[in-house]
Amino acid sequence: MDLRHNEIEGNSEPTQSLGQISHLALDIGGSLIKVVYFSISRDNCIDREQESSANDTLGFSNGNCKHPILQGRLHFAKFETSKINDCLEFISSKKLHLGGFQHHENPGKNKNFIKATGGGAYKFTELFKENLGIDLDKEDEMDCLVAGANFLLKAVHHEAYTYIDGQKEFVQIDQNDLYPYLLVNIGSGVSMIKVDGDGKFERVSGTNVGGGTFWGLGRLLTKCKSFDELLELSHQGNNRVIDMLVGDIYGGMDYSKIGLLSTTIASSFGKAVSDNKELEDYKPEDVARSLLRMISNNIGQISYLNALRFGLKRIFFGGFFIRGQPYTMDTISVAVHFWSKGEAKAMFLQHEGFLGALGAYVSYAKHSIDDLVCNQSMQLPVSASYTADPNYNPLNGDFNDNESIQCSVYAA
Ligand SMILES: Nc1ncnc2c1ncn2[C@@H]1O[C@H](COP(=O)(O)OP(=O)(O)OP(=O)(O)O)[C@@H](O)[C@H]1O
Ligand SMILES: CC(C)(CO)[C@@H](O)C(=O)NCCC(=O)O
Repeated sequence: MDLRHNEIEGNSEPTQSLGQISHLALDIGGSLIKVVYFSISRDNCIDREQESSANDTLGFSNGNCKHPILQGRLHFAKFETSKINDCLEFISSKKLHLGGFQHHENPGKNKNFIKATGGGAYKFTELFKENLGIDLDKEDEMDCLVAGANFLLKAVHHEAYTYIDGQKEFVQIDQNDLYPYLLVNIGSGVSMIKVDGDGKFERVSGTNVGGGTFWGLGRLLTKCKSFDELLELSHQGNNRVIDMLVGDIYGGMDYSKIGLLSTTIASSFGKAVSDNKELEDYKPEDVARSLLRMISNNIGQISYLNALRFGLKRIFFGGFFIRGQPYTMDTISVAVHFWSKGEAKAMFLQHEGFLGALGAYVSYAKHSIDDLVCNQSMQLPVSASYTADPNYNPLNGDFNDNESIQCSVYAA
């Protein structure tokens, strides 16, 4: 089972066992299913007056107490969409499907609705109903991506970062100066969205050359059995073996007149034309490296062109293609920097792959208090910062590649 499981938590001990589960949200994409759920800490009844002086936290208010905020943790998990049964089993074993809401109109029916987004929310409606007895309450995928990105950018202090020359640097986001920005979500395919505010956005472009292309072509060309294996291979490879560089064409020289260094790729996979070699003659790691570079570069360039179209200076990249991979982020950053002549900035998100699922999760807030099981309504944090478990350094941490990195969200 390909399960990654991570947590953002409220003011609770990292090792605490799961309390009551509430609010399961799903993003069922072409390649991966993303799951977000909130578990309420057992000791959660915090007085709002006391709490408000002690800050806003990630959690829910509970109508039964004076003005409490429920403390708890947000959990993240992902599954391959082709192994959707693993996901159903996971949800069922943890009883996560009981944490939805009931519609006002049919109180007698006692039907549970779970917020879900992505194409799979439509494709697998019946499967969820048959297996778990739940209805998927569908939220638009683009709405959710934007809501998830805005939520993270506003709520989590150490969320956005730049990746330049091998250095990961967190960026302080000024909430009053967040918009407009370009959101580039690199999933199986790529969506480019100009974001102007909460719920104010336009999908301005997209490309079918995305994460699915990397994994699909990579699998065929290298015979890799898993995405992680393909990434691992690409770390070890050298793209210059297959890519045709400017220097290969210009006898080792730069083409300075038009600003091209000899080391710039002139043509991805271009050497394979004249090398007179078969696929087997190339090392799979070199093929993987060229492929990763080709796709990252292309996405970086199209992103820049769209940022240019609308005069946007900041581009946030999300989606599970990124996977916190240094080489991927470096290629995208260099492409954006190169094409924009330093005018535009590429930024990445710590919870890159969970934008849609988080957007579906925050959409529970659209329901009135009475609609929600446990009589809860959403309290979105105004500002927050990560504090991690003692072993976690957010500057080094790769959220998506560790089984259980735990982070606490406290108000700044
Ligand atoms: N364990 C994994 N298995 C498969 N793909 C992975 C894995 N980890 C990262 N990826 C990459 O992430 C991509 C999917 O990203 P993401 O989950 O954001 O998109 P999606 O929601 O499945 O796609 P779409 O939004 O286009 O429907 C894959 O195409 C692949 O490049
Ligand atoms: C079709 C979606 C939105 C599904 O998530 C995504 O895969 C995508 O944005 N693909 C790119 C399609 C295009 O604009 O060419």
